[in-house]
Amino acid sequence: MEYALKLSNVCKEYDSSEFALDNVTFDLPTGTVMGFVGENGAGKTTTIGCILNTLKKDKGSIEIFGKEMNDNDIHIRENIGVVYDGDNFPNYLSAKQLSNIMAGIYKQWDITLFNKYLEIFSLNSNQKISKYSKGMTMKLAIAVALSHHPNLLILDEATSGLDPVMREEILDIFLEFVENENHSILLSSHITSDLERIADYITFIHKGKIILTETKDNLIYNYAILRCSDKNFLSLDKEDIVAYRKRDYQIDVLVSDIEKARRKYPKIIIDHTTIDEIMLLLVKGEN
Ligand SMILES: Nc1ncnc2c1ncn2[C@@H]1O[C@H](COP(=O)(O)OP(=O)(O)OP(=O)(O)O)[C@@H](O)[C@H]1O
Repeated sequence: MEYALKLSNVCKEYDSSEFALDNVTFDLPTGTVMGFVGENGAGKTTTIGCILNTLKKDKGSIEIFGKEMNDNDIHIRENIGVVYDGDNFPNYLSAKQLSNIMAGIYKQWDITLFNKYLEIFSLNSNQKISKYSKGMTMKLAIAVALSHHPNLLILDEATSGLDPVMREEILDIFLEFVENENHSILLSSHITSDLERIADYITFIHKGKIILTETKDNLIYNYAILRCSDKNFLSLDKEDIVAYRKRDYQIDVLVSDIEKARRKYPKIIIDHTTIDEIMLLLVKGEN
């Protein structure tokens, strides 16, 4: 299997905070979409900074398209489209001026494609970015990221601030992008319904550590929650428990094989689960 991204034991500490990335390891197979989820401050943006080399990692290796990127690897950089949650461009520019700048930066800058996205996104090319709404600036950033024909998109909260109609349109554009088998996406998001729609893999990060990386289908179809009484809970095999969380009147137990759990524990209520619920159990529960 080929990988667009391969992170092995990436560590990063900040001088001015207690936070650290702790041996972050995950792979993004080429041609797939990975959702990157975690609570606020879990380390998603820090990880993305290390991948893009805008932050210097302390340890570990990061391969992009099978190669470690260094500061002057222009070819790899041109091949990555990036969208940050926040200011992506100087806001005194208009989209048209931005396009002229991008044409000087990216060899493969495609002005026709960029103008097509401006039209799809209803963005006025002569208006200053400072006059755009948050949603409009996100759309502009997505248009720029797609218009230099990258093979990898790295999107940090790229759909936040967009209304559901526009989110759906943009998710369709992302899905169209990965129809090309050489294209891949790493998408960090708190909007897990978006990830349920487009991700092939989900990686969970918590306090700087990767706590689970799985195919989305496995999470949705095979992971499940047992709603246990204290007595039920004590009867479980420990090896079946991925994580558990005590609630007022029950203990929710996350398991990774619903069919096995149904066979082994026929008297316990078992529910299918969601990415949100899995994250709550992994983050707030015990294991
Ligand atoms: N430049 C910095 N110096 C010191 N600490 C930092 C710096 N940047 C981030 N941090 C800390 O690192 C931790 C992880 O931040 P990061 O932005 O990577 O999290 P995140 O998962 O992207 O969060 P969110 O979902 O809120 O965007 C936080 O505790 C943050 O305060």
